[in-house]
Amino acid sequence: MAQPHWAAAQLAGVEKMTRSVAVLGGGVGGLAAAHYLCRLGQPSRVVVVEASHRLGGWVSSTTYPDQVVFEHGPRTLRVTGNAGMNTLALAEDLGLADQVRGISSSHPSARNRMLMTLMMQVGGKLHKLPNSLKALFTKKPPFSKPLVASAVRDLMASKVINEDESLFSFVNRRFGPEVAKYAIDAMSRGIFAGNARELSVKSFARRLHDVEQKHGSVLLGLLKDRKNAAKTDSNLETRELVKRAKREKWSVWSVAGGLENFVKALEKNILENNVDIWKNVPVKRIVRNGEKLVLQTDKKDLEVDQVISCLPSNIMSSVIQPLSPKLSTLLSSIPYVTVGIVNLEYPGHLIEEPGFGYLVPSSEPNRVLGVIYDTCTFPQGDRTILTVMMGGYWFKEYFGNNPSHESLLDVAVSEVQQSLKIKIKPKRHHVEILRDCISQYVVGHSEVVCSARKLITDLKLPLALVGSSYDGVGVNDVIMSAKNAAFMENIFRGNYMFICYNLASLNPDIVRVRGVLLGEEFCVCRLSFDVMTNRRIGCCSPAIMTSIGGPNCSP
Ligand SMILES: Cc1cc2nc3c(=O)[nH]c(=O)nc-3n(C[C@H](O)[C@H](O)[C@H](O)COP(=O)(O)OP(=O)(O)OC[C@H]3O[C@@H](n4cnc5c(N)ncnc54)[C@H](O)[C@@H]3O)c2cc1C
Ligand SMILES: C=Cc1c2[nH]c(c1C)Cc1[nH]c(c(CCC(=O)O)c1C)Cc1[nH]c(c(C)c1CCC(=O)O)Cc1[nH]c(c(C)c1C=C)C2
Repeated sequence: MAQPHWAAAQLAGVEKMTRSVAVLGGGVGGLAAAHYLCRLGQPSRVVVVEASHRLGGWVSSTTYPDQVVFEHGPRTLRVTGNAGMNTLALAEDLGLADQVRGISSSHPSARNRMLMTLMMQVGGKLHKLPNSLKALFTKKPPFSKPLVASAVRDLMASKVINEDESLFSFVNRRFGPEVAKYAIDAMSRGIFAGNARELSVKSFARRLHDVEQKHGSVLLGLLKDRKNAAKTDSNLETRELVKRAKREKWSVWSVAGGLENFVKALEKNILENNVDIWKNVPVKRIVRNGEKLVLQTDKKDLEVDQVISCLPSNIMSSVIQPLSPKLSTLLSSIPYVTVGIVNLEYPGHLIEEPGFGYLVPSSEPNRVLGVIYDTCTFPQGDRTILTVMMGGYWFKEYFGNNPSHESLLDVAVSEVQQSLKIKIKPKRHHVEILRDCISQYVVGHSEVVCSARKLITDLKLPLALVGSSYDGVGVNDVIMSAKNAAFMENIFRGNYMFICYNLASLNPDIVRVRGVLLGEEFCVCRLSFDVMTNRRIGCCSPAIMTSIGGPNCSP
């Protein structure tokens, strides 16, 4: 076997002492981190410290007395990829299998998702964007040519060498202005509530960026580079819920009664595992005491061996300021946007063309980012429930600093009047302003995250950065980053000698052997036994190390 690229972590004997770990923030990231800390090793003392009176962070559902559910944050989770399968496996572990509701890829809400755009300037109506091979060869508004022409353009366009660039500029160069202006612009709004002209292609679609750099063309590169695509974790593929999702061809899923039930199941699980949960306790500062960290709050201080921060980076920036002004500055450079959301309920079934909803490109004179047809995906009796999302990157420009809830409601109601021809008044509504709810992975984001983690390593801080500010804004990515951090904590507990190999110098077949860590699965990670040191050896890819801030972190 090739020589290790570097060797890290404790070579000392297995530590028997109970380590204490503080998890900052009780959003889905914090709760998942606490769950995996308990699950992956001998339990340490784990304390989750949450500022508000409730857990879940942006995962938030209201259930009315008549059992009608409004989702205020995330509502569907992706199935695909290791992160998608991992969340399904977690749902199964939490005993939620019977409550999981999958949406098959042939369902109208899967086929007609994000692909409806309201183009006032090109017809002023909803356009279903192509969702079949045949449709790719057909000219359909708002595009002036069949989309296949954009593929040809990619094959012809010359390569531009760069470290990173905006999503818009990348797609404009490779696939043409219409794909950038309509599809990518709208998708950036439907995931980041952000501006495609500022978001980073490397952070959002790293593989597309990498294959262009390597092969010159994106489509050709994807074809040639198939074997380097992320391998699915075969351990996860054996999980019952994952198998069901594959069998029934789910594209997304949720939990009966709302996604907040997922968070409630996590809370129950970690309480059963003796995790302490402190609510209504905002962490103010972190200071150092020898090798330990001390969390300072208005109520009490907490000294721990390890901190897993699942706070948004802008809040962590002020919490970490006394300990490292440099780290604080790096974290404060990650921008956030505010989204206004309005849930609307109408009697009867009012959607003529069912789908997931529609997005409005930024070229439209419209303050609305998009509208989700909630009850097309998950029906709730004889009613139509819609969620209108507005503002995002443009929130201040469109609404000022502090718009009234009534003004947001007016915008939402007139939007659905115009686009969906729903003329009646909503029977029930809910308005919320989600301040700084989505971090923006702007050009250079991956360098900022990598520098922050490198600084933590250099300063030898027992600290991990987890959550939607760093390695992906979706719930699946947040849960995966929590799992990786818990995995590292287990390693630092001294249970493993941990070696990260340089993938390039290893036979890929050896590297891709799936590892089993205390019965837990990790992609591109393996364990073996070192007869010299009588110790289990963990080995994982630089990609995992990057996401958890290992020394050879390379963005
Ligand atoms: C409108 C909207 C729609 C979305 N839709 C989807 C979707 O459909 N699918 C999907 O996968 N994802 C979606 N997301 C993204 C998803 O909601 C997030 O990725 C996820 O909820 C982030 O979880 P987190 O734990 O990282 O952070 P948060 O949810 O931000 O949790 C952080 C926690 O830290 C707490 N906290 C803050 N300050 C302190 C402090 N000083 N001390 C202690 N605690 C503190 C907060 O109260 C909060 O509970 C959506 C997000 C939004 C806003
Ligand atoms: C209009 C605003 C928004 C809508 N959803 C979000 C915003 C800001 C937030 C959001 N939506 C998704 C994610 C998770 C992404 C992930 O990595 O898993 C987040 C943070 C899911 C999502 N929504 C759309 C797409 C293409 C995706 C990702 C892939 C998937 O889940 O299949 C499209 C979309 N979002 C919104 C609408 C109205 C819409 C399309 C019609 C609302």
